[in-house]
Amino acid sequence: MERIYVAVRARPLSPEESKTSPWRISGNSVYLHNQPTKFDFGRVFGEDCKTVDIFEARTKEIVASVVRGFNGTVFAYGQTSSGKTYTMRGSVKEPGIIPLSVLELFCSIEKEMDREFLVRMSYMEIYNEEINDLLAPEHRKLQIHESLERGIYVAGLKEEIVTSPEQVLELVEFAHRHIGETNMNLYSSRSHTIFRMIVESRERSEEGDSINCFDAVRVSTLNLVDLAGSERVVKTGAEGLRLKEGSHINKSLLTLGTVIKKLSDGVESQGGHVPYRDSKLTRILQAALGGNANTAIICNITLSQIHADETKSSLLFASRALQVKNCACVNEILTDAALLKRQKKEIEELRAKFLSSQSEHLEEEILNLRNTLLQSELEKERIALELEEEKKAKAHRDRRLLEQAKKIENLSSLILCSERNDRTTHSTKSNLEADILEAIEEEPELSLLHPSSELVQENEDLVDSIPFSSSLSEISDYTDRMECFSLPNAQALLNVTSRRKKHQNRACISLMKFGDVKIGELKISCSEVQSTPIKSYSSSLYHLPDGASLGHNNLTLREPEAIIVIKHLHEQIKSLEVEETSVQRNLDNVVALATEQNASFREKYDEVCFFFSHFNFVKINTLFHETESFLIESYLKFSNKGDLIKTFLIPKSKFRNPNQSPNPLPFPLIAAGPPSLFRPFSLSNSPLSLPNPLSHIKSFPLEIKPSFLIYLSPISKYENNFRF
Ligand SMILES: Nc1ncnc2c1ncn2[C@@H]1O[C@H](COP(=O)(O)OP(=O)(O)OP(=O)(O)O)[C@@H](O)[C@H]1O
Repeated sequence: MERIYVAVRARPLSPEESKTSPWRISGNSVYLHNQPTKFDFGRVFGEDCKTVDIFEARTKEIVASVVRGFNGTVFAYGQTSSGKTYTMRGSVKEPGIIPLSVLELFCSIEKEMDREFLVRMSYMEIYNEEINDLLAPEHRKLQIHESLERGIYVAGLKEEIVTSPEQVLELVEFAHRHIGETNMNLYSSRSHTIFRMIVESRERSEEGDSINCFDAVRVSTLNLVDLAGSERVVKTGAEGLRLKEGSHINKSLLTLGTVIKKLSDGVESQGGHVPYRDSKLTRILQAALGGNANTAIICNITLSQIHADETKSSLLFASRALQVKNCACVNEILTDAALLKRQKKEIEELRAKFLSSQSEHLEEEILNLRNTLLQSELEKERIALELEEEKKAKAHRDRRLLEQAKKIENLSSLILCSERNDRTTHSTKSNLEADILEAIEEEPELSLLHPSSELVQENEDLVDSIPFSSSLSEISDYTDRMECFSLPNAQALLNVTSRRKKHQNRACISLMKFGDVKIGELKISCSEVQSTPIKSYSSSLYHLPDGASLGHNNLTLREPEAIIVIKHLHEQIKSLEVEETSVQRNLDNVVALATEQNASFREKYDEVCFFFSHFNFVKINTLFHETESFLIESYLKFSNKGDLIKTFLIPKSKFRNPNQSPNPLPFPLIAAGPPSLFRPFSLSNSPLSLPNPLSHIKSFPLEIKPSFLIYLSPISKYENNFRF
């Protein structure tokens, strides 16, 4: 929105008029010298100003905008004889706004190299509220029409195509408006004239390339309006025809004043009625006054004393016009083809924009990916460093594990031998239990030790103390501890096992010795009794067996009594010999049973060897933890596929806890535990040359991810050392 530009031009006064003029001009203000009221405008041009200055101030710019497609209107307003016609048409000496604008228009067109123009002109007058064509005098009483395409237009008005300023000015020169002589002006304008330049333009196309050019045509109009001056009958002395002309002039100017007042009060913007149709002048200038146009009003005034009231009235009108705002825009007419091309161009522009924004998005994505890559590389480096440290730590552990692996070999055989002894002992218990217990009672130090339970208890306590979801460092720490505690000290176990064997042997030997000694003692007693003369004796001495009392040399027995004693002793000897035979038989049975069990175990062992020499990665199904046996699923050795090969059950009694020591399984145990705590007991650089099972856990398919792993050594390497 832009305000209407209003400039004031004061006509030169005669010396007499100047003396009595009550008006003063100061800057851009006009005021009566004895009144405080001031009229301020965009520009106030004094008596000495040139029309070209007024043109330069604003009109020139309006003309240039017309060439660019905006509507423009400049009109001169003022009382009769104030210099309106002089300003608009000029004189021989001083060109007016019309010739200056025409020259400027063609000059501007010449500068627009990329557009081609078609300029037409029309010239009309509104005389007594009738529109006459000044270029075609026969065209009279033309009607005003309005259409969507053309807006408000005068039907039948001749539009002359013009190609040069001279052509235009010549046409203007020969156009004859209504003028008449009044008391105030020898050549008083009796009509409002509207000089119109219609400028059409479109983009200039390359020769023979009409497809690329737009069919959009800009059509703009420059209206240069020379209004008839308001007049007072008393001053003009008009009568008859002049009076009628004056009446129409005043009426149309009054409507113009009303329209300007309403527009300045904002009536139109509030949806109120603006009486454009009340006069042909306002109707034709409707777009210029309150619509799509850059508008300038040159208010011509006379500063003489006798026209002070009219001047005041003109200044009031000009002040109101200052408040009016217009909104000028480019007027473009689009054909269907032009519309299509315009839309195509818009689509192409949007597509280009979209692609550009997309490429920006892609660039952003690439940047993000690069950042991610950088981060992962940094992470990789960090992990590599950690891995290096881990390798060092592992090497350290390997050394320790190597030592312990050797201990395991010894322990495995020792423990298994120990178990066999246990079985043998338990099997013969039915027969020997009483004697052994008796021997133990006599020799408390013979009580059997249970190294496995001692060691198991120690390790169970440690395993239970490990949190399931531990950090790597914690796990490592625990693992170190496990390594320290899970494997029994070989020497200690050896001592324990040896002590156990020793005690068991001692128990058997003691038992045997006990029987032999007893028989021997009885035989000695018997021979002593036979060789001792029969003496008197106390009956209490016959209470046998009591070897201690039999050894008294001072005892004397009578013959019959001695015979009885000897008999009794013989019976005892016989009974002991029978008992000895029975013990020997039982021992033989036990040995036979052990041999049989050994053979059975050997069979199982061979079966296990078969699987575990090929498939040594197994999974223990947790579902069976609560049952009597573990379900062990064996998978192809270190296969990425992890194909299930065979499942078999191991009694729980055989496998209470894989971390326990001694190994409860009938095959060497290398590693065991839940995946999070899975630690190999033997590593790749050990003499066993086993790959590190940890590296294969990740490659285990998810669906068979083991909840508990045990890792068994290839049996063949242990076969020679493995004994039941
Ligand atoms: N700035 C000026 N310099 C010299 N002469 C001027 C100037 N303005 C007006 N005149 C002279 O004053 C007289 C009246 O001017 P003009 O005809 O332009 O008035 P007008 O406002 O058009 O009157 P009307 O409304 O009656 O047509 C003319 O003789 C004109 O030459």
